[in-house]
Amino acid sequence: MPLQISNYTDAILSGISFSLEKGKHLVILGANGVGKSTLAKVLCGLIPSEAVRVDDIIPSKVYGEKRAGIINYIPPKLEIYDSYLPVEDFLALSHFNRNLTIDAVLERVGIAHLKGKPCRLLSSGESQLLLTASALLHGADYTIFDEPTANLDPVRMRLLFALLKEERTLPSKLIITHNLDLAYRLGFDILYLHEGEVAFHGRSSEFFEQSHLDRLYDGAVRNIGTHVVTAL
Ligand SMILES: Nc1ncnc2c1ncn2[C@@H]1O[C@H](COP(=O)(O)OP(=O)(O)OP(=O)(O)O)[C@@H](O)[C@H]1O
Repeated sequence: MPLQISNYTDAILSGISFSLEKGKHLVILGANGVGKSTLAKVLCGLIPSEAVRVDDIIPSKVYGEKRAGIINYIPPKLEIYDSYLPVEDFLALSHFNRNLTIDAVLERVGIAHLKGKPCRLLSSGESQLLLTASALLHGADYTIFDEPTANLDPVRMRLLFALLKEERTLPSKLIITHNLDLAYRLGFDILYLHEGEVAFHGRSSEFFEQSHLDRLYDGAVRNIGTHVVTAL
């Protein structure tokens, strides 16, 4: 059951069309303010649109567990109605995948020691790991991670990379990021937005060719073989 968006246009995005088969992953790239988060919200139904379908279902028109199983958006920052909620109670709200336990997932993302702590006391990096834990417990067919590594130290960044790279972590992952090395090392297909349109959708190896990077990033990005780095 593919995720499809057909000719979607609003004030920011223009004529967006692409599809993603279940089991495939995608990295979404593009400059600040180009519309990546807006696209994510359209795909998951937070901005309702009939241009989006998963199979024949329009995500914004289904509710409850049915919707939870289809698509999940993980925002860059933790925003909850009751910030006094302890970590484990917050995670219980998104515990749809009964094959996993909250304890196992907390262990996996390296925050088992935070289990009883109120969410409001978490640091920005800890909050981000908590959101990742919630994505695993949720276990939707399609999970959109919006800047999942923005606040992480190098050790946690590597942990999250391994988790995102692991094919079986979640059926399909869509990852919005400005970290081009993360995008390169993941090796997933790339969707690149420019001026609200899909300017590239294809293989990672093609996207990260130096001549292509030079055209997109004005010499600011170097492919050094094993990694992609910013030339400061
Ligand atoms: N609620 C809103 N009301 C008005 N404008 C908005 C709203 N949300 C986003 N925008 C504008 O829409 C454009 C796209 O924003 P969006 O957050 O989708 O970009 P982005 O590609 O995710 O950016 P970044 O990489 O900086 O996070 C921006 O110009 C932003 O200012």
